Amino acid sequence: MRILPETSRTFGEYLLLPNLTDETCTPDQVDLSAPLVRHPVGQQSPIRIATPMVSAIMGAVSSPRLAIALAQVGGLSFLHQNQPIDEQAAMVATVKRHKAGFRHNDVNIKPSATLHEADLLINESRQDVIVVTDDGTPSGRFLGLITSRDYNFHRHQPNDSVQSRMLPLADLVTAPRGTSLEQANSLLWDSRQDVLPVLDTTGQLTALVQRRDYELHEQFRTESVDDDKRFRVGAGINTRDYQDRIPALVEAGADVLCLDSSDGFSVWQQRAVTFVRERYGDTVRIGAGNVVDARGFRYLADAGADFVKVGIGGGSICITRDQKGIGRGQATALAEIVPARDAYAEKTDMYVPVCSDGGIIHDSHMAVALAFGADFLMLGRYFARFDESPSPKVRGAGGQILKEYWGEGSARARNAARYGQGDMVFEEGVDGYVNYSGALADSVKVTLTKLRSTMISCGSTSLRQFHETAVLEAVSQQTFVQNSEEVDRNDRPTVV
Ligand SMILES: NC(=O)C1=CN([C@@H]2O[C@H](COP(=O)(O)OP(=O)(O)OC[C@H]3O[C@@H](n4cnc5c(N)ncnc54)[C@H](O)[C@@H]3O)[C@@H](O)[C@H]2O)C=CC1
Ligand SMILES: O=c1[nH]c(=O)c2[nH+]cn([C@@H]3O[C@H](COP(=O)(O)O)[C@@H](O)[C@H]3O)c2[nH]1
Ligand SMILES: [K+]
Repeated sequence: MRILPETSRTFGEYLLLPNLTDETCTPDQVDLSAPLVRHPVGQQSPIRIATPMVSAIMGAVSSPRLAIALAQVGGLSFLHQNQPIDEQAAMVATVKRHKAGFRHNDVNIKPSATLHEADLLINESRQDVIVVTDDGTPSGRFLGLITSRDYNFHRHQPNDSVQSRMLPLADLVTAPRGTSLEQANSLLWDSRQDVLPVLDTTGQLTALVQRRDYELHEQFRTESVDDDKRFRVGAGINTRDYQDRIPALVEAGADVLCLDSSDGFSVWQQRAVTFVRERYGDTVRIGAGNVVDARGFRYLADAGADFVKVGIGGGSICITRDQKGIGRGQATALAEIVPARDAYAEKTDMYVPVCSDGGIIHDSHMAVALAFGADFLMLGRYFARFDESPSPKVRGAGGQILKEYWGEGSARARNAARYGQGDMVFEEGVDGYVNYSGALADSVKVTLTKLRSTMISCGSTSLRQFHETAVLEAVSQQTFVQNSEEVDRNDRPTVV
């Protein structure tokens, strides 16, 4: 037995001190891009992300819809692996069908269908627009578009046909295949359409360009895309069925894999990484984890992991610390692992990025985690709150809108087999709610603006510089109490 001398600490116990801000240090100069996978020191990582945020490998968080929304703003999703292999592979394939700015058409209806059926389909698929084809399949002849703005059940009968309200092809401005995103945007403005169909020479629909997608492209200009401009997407795997799951995910086009476990310091993970290296060399990328100390980091880096994920028990839905007595304050875990990463790079000439997973409660904690040296962050609660996450939106007792959010170790996730428990004997996660927060892109924009402001105060225009120069200090609990002690918050004013 060994007792470590220090108390482990979490993000909320630290604040940053400013460094000198000079005239070159302005928000437009801040580069938040991060390496996703291992690379020789001094070279670029073969996969970089412009926004150092990835979504958690969780059923309540990562879906194709969220993956596209997150890739659009420069991050990356990891689709969850607590589902049959073919279903997860189909999710990966769904994301890979979409090119940045050019949506693949995957929701179709026949012209003879009713408006009621169209309405159900629009709500169910959560799409703004659905495509009318002669036989109602994606390969059918393209006839027109229908959106929720084309009908209103006060004016139109639910039994009226789609044909009676659709925008027919003859009235639509279309673009030929090969049209650039800039050209497509001009056509959208000239035609005053919200959606531009892109057709091949035979009149077959190949893609849709939506006004909102172009606006996001203009705002962020940093989509996570592969060489074919398809959105990048990651996929979780486990240490049991990886020999079957990995080939299916690779075949479906996954850009990067990640072992999903509360405890990565195991021979099971070493074997899974070795399987990838032996079968695919460096053409398939795989992260491993989670670990909380330098021993765990080195073990996985030596095994060949492409990045190492850090964090046990710090997640918002985590009860692993209560249930198993295992975990570590996330700040302390990073404070030990980041120097181990840098020493590993020095010794082996190979930089293995570190992902900080879980425990981000406020946006300021992202700045603290990155200041501690994390290359990028994995977030569950943060993304679960958005429109694009797969979980249901519900109304709370006080009337507020909530989204359901549950841990992968909760009974709801039905992960029992992986615990070797047969019927689940104990739970390791919470099944709860988070506040609904609208569209992902809107919140990410605010978060990134805050992050840039922090970095400017700390005199940094890149994450690498931030890692090297940030000055952190542990603060007393009183420091945070001080801010709120004497003034009553005016959060919910009541008119009297
Ligand atoms: N980051 C965190 O603090 C936590 C995360 N979670 C999440 O819950 C889910 C379940 O995580 P875990 O319980 O760690 O699942 P896991 O499947 O990685 O591990 C469960 C148990 O199975 C054993 N095991 C794994 N592969 C094996 C193999 N091939 N043969 C024999 N035994 C094997 C492990 O040693 C462990 O005892 C994951 O999604 C994880 O991310 C759960 C708790 C805490
Ligand atoms: O103790 C746990 N029980 C669970 O059921 C569970 N599910 C997920 N996770 C981990 O929490 C991370 C997300 O954390 P946040 O919501 O704080 O971003 C995730 O990325 C995981 O590392 C769990 N931890
Ligand atoms: K272990």
